Amino acid sequence: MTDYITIAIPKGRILEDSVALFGKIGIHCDELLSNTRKLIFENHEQRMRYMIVRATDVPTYVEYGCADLGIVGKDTLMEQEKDLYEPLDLKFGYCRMMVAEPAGLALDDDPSSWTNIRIATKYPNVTEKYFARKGVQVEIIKLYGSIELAPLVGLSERIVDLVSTGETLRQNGLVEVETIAEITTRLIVNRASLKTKHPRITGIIEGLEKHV
Ligand SMILES: Nc1ncnc2c1ncn2[C@@H]1O[C@H](COP(=O)(O)OP(=O)(O)OP(=O)(O)O)[C@@H](O)[C@H]1O
Ligand SMILES: O=P(O)(O)OC[C@H]1O[C@H](OP(=O)(O)OP(=O)(O)O)[C@H](O)[C@@H]1O
Repeated sequence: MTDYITIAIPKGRILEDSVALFGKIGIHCDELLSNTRKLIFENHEQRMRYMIVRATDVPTYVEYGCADLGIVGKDTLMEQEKDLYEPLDLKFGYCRMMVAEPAGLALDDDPSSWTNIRIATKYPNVTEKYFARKGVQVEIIKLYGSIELAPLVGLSERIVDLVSTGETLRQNGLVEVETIAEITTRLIVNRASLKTKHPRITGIIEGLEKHV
């Protein structure tokens, strides 16, 4: 088993694109798309294993070496700041990490005049660093989902969250006021695996590079 390559792939939004991309280099893991409760799959001929994990857990499995490779959003990497090798931008899963607030508040709000604000977010570390660099004091309220609700019920005036179509903001009367980062999906690699399984891992990286 030690010569197997294990890939941690997140369930959710970026699963289909991940499976399609690996398919292009002959790594077929379509069974991850089947509606099963199974969490680990093996392809003995190709000496590959696939683990299906939560998006936010991918860096942890790769950091500890349970997976050699992982697929994960840049947002998650920015938030967790783990010691991982990040060789490739896979370009799919595009979205933006934004500061947003109610449209009414935005009418005569000037972000450059903020000194002390309250933000609800799934990304407390990124938020903290972003506002520290700007010299703005920020009180952060950590939430796990439906972030757009926070300003509607007075939990916070503003939020930091991901935006792709903008539909969730629109339907909740919020507008984007600042962009923190452009987000895409990344390939990450365990640093020890890169050395011990170097030929196979570089083969995969070089193969994927031709298709992104
Ligand atoms: N509109 C979007 N909202 C959230 N994530 C998006 C969006 N568009 C692209 N993404 C990317 O998809 C990744 C996975 O998102 P997904 O919603 O599947 O998982 P999650 O709910 O954030 O993670 P978890 O299940 O661990 O809480 C995100 O980390 C981000 O990089
Ligand atoms: O710009 P849009 O296309 O509307 O996408 C943005 C929304 O999608 C994500 O939420 P998700 O669906 O993951 O649910 P969650 O709020 O429970 O995290 C994100 O947190 C936004 O709420």
